Amino acid sequence: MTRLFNDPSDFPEEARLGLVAAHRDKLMAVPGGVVRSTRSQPGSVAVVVGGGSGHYPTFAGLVGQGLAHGAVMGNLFCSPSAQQVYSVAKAANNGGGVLLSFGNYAGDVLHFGEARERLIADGIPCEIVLVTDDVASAPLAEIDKRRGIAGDLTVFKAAAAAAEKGLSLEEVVQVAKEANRCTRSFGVAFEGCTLPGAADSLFHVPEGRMAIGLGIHGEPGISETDIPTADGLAEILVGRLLEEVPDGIRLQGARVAPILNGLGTVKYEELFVIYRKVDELLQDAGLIIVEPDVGELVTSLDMAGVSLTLFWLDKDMEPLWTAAADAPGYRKGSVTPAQALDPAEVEVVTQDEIPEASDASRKLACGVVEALEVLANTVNENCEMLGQIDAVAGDGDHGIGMQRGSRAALEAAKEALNGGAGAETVLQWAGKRWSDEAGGTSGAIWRVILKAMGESLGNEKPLSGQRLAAGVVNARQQVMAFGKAELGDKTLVDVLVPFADALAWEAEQGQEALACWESAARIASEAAEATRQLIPRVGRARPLAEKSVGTPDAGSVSLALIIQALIPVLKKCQAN
Ligand SMILES: Nc1ncnc2c1ncn2[C@@H]1O[C@H](COP(=O)(O)OP(=O)(O)O)[C@@H](O)[C@H]1O
Ligand SMILES: O=C(COP(=O)(O)O)[C@@H](O)CO
Repeated sequence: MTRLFNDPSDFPEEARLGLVAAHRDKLMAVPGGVVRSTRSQPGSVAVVVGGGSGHYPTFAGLVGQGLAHGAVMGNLFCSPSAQQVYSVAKAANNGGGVLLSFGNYAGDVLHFGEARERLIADGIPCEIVLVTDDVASAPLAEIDKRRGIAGDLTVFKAAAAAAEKGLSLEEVVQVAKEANRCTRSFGVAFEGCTLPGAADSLFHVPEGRMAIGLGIHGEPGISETDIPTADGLAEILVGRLLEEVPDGIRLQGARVAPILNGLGTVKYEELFVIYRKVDELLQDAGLIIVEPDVGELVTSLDMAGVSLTLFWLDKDMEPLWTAAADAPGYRKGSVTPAQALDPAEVEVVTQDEIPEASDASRKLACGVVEALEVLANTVNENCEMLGQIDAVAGDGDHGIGMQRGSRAALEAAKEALNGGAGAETVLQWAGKRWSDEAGGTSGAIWRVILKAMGESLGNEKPLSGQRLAAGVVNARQQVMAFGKAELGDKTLVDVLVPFADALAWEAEQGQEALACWESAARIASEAAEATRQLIPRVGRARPLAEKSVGTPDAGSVSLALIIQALIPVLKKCQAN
């Protein structure tokens, strides 16, 4: 149970500020996360890591000399936004390019990917290396689909040590990829974690049982067994990881760094009891153990669980693993203290200006704000139900994420409207703020939807059925190009495509905006219902595909509800 908080929605931000207050010699708060408060070598590569909050010391506790230069901090268990990534990367940049590294979750991939494009457009070389160490999240043949768990540490550590040595961005990327290739993890849990203010855990494991191979956000495990003894658990963990030794490694005499990680409420003494046996088993297998770590390195709030990571070392990788580091949540050897950085030297990203708009578009912008208000209310009313649907095979945060995002979007839209913005700008601001505040896959996708709608409505023209349909068609194209999901993958694309087609067809028949929308909305609701039978092929639900059959896709349901709820707003716009 997470017991101590103020307003639960302020929890991640207050934790970030407290962390910085406790470690001012190492960390500085910047919009979107933290960066080192010490000077780095000019011209060196900046290693920027990140993801959802709730995993301390990953990610922000791994910022410091010999480790990351910056960490982007999303909401609890939710990817940060592209804007946050961009902001932290700009602040962390030392002039040698930026490596973005994170744990291969759908929202992270979208947001970090978009930020990379923005950094490159600004002339900052930027590359991405995903961490994919969790052997339970996909078979070896689909290694690229695996998620990142405690292996984050080995990849970040190796990349950062390489950057510290002055290697080029290309070389640091090679090191990070090789570290990821040589890192494998496997985890178990005895009980789920509780988000601050939530009445219950994200998931439960039956008394006396242990879930095997589950994720670090409450994603259900792949199997269950009775809780073994500590030695029995060591055998399970070591046994699974020795089944999958990376190519090119001969067990006898191989060098390996084990990390026995506590996920939140397993005591250090329990970890040491397990580690005693892990150490024995690895030595029995002929391995040479190099600087092991036992402790909490990637947690999941108060989840009761343990994971074992093996980082297979060669002569090039070992010095990167053993190199000194000094971060709030990880220390090794002794670093030469670096000079403190003057906050004035750190680049801070500022807000956009509002472009000119016609009177007609400003009037339409009022309608857009009303629509966003209805959208936010609809999400609010259905928040719990959306969370329950998402919890069947995902992480249960779809309702909360949509709620946070749609509220923030409404605030931004009002600000833009008060500043004299037209429909396009209002939608653009709303989408950006949605993504910034909510992060997650849905945050990234809804930013694209609102931006695309805005592009078609523009800042000059009044509403028409054709422009509205063009906006939805544009949204469909951009969402598919951005998220790469196809029809049938069990995402909101399964609603957006038939809805856009129906709307475009109605508009071609010369129908008014409202009539078009009303009949296309029925098709959207049917399409959302039809996702029940689909097997997810992308996103958080993918590793648990079978569990998802029979339950509709959360993002499709929320989209269809929103489409329905907007009918009265269009009625009003048309009457005016
Ligand atoms: N590649 C994608 N393209 C479009 N929509 C997607 C994609 N991946 C997932 N989604 C949608 O996002 C929804 C989940 O959003 P969210 O709860 O924010 O996810 P997460 O917590 O995994 O980041 C899914 O139900 C699905 O409709
Ligand atoms: O949970 C994370 C992000 O999840 P998304 O599904 O991408 O929102 C990850 O950053 C680790 O917390």
